[in-house]
Amino acid sequence: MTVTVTEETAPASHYDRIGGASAVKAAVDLFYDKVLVDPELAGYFSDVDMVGQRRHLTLMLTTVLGGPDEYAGRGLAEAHQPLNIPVEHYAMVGGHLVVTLTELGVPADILADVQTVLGQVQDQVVSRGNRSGV
Ligand code: HEM
Repeated sequence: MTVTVTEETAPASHYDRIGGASAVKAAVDLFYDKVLVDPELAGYFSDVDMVGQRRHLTLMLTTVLGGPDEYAGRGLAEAHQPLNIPVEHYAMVGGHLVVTLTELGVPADILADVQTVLGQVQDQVVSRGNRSGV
């Protein structure tokens, strides 16, 4: 028997399960309101234009949800090491993301995977000089 992988049989990515691009856009709006009004975090984005800010949050969400990898810009380390981000600020952004997704009713298994990805990319984003134990 030949098994054909179709949209029905292929496991849906988290990105698809939460509703794809339109759901990510809704999540970005909510996430934006949290990150950019957080006095500890807003400063990172003060010199970044509005379009750049939304683009950042969309890329971040798409990455952690395993969405389509259409990004062809700078690598995560290259983009973030000059920003000197301490681990505490990384954790705060991750916290805002998890709260955003929880408020939008994203299922627990997806949230668990989001937290795994946040752990995996942390070393690229957090400043090499700010890592505990390094
Ligand atoms: C999972 C974690 C993260 C991912 C996947 C991510 C993704 C990205 C990407 C792909 C870029 C490059 C954009 C470009 O070159 O055009 C970028 C830039 C940037 N990131 Fe992140 N980021 C993460 C965490 C953070 C955190 C924790 C902060 C601040 C506390 C931050 C602040 C910035 C800023 C200020 C820029 C430059 C913005 C711009 O030029 O658009 N990022 N990020």
